[in-house]
Amino acid sequence: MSTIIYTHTDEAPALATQSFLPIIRAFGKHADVQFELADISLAGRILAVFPEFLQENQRIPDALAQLGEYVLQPEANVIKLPNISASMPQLNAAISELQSKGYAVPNYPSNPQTDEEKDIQARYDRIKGSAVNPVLREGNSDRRAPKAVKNFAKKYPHSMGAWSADSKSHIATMSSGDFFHNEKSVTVQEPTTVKFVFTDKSGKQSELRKPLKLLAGEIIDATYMSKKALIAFLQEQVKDAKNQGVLFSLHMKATMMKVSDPIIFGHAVKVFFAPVFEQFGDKLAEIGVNVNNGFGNLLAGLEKLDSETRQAIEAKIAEVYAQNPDLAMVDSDKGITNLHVPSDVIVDASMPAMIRNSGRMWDKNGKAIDTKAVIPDSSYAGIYTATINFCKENGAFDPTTMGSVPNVGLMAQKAEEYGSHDKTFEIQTDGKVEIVTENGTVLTSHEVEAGDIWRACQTKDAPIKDWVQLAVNRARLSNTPAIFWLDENRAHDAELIQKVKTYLADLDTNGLEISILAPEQACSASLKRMKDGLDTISVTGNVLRDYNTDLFPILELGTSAKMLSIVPLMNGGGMFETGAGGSAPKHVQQFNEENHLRWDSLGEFLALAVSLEHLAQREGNAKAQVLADTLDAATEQLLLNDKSPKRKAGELDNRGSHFYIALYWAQALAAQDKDADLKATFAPVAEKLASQESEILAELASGAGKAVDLNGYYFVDADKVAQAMRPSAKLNAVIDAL
Ligand SMILES: NC(=O)C1=CN([C@@H]2O[C@H](COP(=O)(O)OP(=O)(O)OC[C@H]3O[C@@H](n4cnc5c(N)ncnc54)[C@H](OP(=O)(O)O)[C@@H]3O)[C@@H](O)[C@H]2O)C=CC1
Ligand SMILES: O=C(O)CCC(=O)C(=O)O
Ligand SMILES: [Mg+2]
Repeated sequence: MSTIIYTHTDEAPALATQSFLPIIRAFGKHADVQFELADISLAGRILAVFPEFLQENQRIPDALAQLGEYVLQPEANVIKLPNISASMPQLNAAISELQSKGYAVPNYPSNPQTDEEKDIQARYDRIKGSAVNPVLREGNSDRRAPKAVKNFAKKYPHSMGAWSADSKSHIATMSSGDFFHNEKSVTVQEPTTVKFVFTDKSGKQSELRKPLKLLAGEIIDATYMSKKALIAFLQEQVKDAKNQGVLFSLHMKATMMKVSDPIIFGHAVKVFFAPVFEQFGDKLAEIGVNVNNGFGNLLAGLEKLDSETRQAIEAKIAEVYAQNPDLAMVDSDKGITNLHVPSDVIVDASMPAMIRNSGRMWDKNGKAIDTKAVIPDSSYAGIYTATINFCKENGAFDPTTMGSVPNVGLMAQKAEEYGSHDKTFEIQTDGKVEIVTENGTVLTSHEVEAGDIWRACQTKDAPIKDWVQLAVNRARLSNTPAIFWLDENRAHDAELIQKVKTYLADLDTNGLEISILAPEQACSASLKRMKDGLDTISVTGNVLRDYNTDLFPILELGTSAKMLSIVPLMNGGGMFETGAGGSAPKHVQQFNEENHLRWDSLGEFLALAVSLEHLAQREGNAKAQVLADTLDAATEQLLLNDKSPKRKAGELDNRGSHFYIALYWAQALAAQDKDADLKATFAPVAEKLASQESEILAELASGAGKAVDLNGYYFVDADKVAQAMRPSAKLNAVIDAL
């Protein structure tokens, strides 16, 4: 038996897994392939790291730690579904839910005093935010829309909001004092250990963290966001949004940049609601309000106050709402704004959604309105400026004719900013931060002020070399021009460009079109080609990997869930991510309310096929190759027949699409002649599924429209989910008999 690890995650993908996994286990068995489930859900990760708080029978192994080791092995083969990268409000909600179910995990200590509390906080901080992907991503990223998917989008285009030249929507970003403008970068030639030294105004020195080992050839950067510059910028933007009559909308990545971005988010809340904090700041501090966790944290805190104070604060909030520009809303029916919870509006998915919607976000009445999208740091904001300007000039893109922008992204070994939260600090007093080698050489030095956010960021040499190779391979295999999105005027990129040039010179690039352009220019060039129906590979660092693999797929395909997302692991294994998006909380809400799961598992189908193919090639398993090929054929069939989930209850949903993939897969296995055993096994399966199609669909849809109780959100009742996700006795009978 060969093994593929399938991940149990959260929210919509975790629900889908309960329907899909039994099917793939039944099919895989006949090619000697088994699927092992690894629990990396938020709740599972909490339980795994607090065994001493739990009863014996409640303890579970630390699957994430095990997978972190496993991905370094050449035999690794992992199918990774999206998981929750928890903001503080989500982490607290998951903790309460576990406690309410008799799991005595500790509370999150927001102000730890004892060593024990500090240890608990440190353990939770390792669970918080984007804590799974960086551990597993021991390779760079190859994300693209497979041909069948692209063809489907051309044939059945998704809706695209129109754009006009007089749209007032725009991006607001800083022109000085931010991470981009303050960056310094050095490549170390020899291995060294560096210290992070802070010197205050009296000359007293301390270290911001424990020393860090750097390898030969590693790039280390340092930069900071000036608090004063940030606040001045935010104040200006609030005023300007009001003057222009557009919505104020903040777009951050507080989940992945889990130290810097919640602080920036907090400043935005404090600036927007400044009169509230001026008058009641002390009272709010007394009750422990921390708006780095969003304005929702303040609202929840009000309950702790006497009714008179509470009413006074509420009146002040109402005044602010009346005076300020309107805020973009996450849920206008429930009054939830963009500033409520830092994980509700995540820049990678939210910006392209806004661009698809004619550059508009929703106001408090649920009306789509032109918007000021505030992205404080200017390192990457330019790509959205370029896209919005392009749409203003050229109108919306046309999915039936537009080309594609696949991505090759540098991300292995926590490359670039997405590995920097353990090196990010909110500075306590005015002074100087220096990165100093063991021989006393000062690599970078920054004068900082209290409240500034200073961060360092590492990028190792081996992943860079691997990334350049991957880019050349993809350019060659797909015969497509590739652009490295790097800015020679940015300190970090200038170091990276030198390496890219060196490694490109070592490779055969004969006949390939490879260029290097700053992100904004690279984006404009790619958009122009895309409009003309041409493809261009974007070769980017980690952050633009994240942004581009939502931006282009959402414009091209309507969602990034339909992407092939491969991580060729540097030690020879393979990780296959399912799509390029997240865990779709809105889909769970709909499922709970009306038993309809609109989650599209196309990403899972695509990932499974490449995972089986990888296994077939590594282990010489010819049957697995047949499974892979027939699954691809089935997926194409599914697209051609438009059997993907629809949006409304009563229509085909996730479970129905799983029925069709099983049917088409069995039919393709029955039709092939490479493997007689598989043909013989699956021919009757195909027949049984086809002959019972209407009864199975009726059973699957029998609960549509009614609420479903899964007894929880983060830690649902496994039996209830299994029942809800496998409601067709007829389908189950065929699958379970395999
Ligand atoms: N790889 C990973 O592990 C990732 C995890 N995340 C995490 O996911 C959570 C949600 O993130 P968010 O930014 O809201 O982005 P999501 O990608 O989860 O959702 C945005 C929207 O995209 C659409 N969508 C996404 N996936 C699918 C799918 N499979 N089928 C159909 N539609 C889909 C849905 O649109 P509609 O509602 O219109 O149907 C959805 O509401 C967060 O906790 C985040 O940290 C985010 C990105 C990657
Ligand atoms: O890890 C995360 O929080 C999100 C990952 C993500 O958005 C991506 O890889 O595209
Ligand atoms: Mg992303």
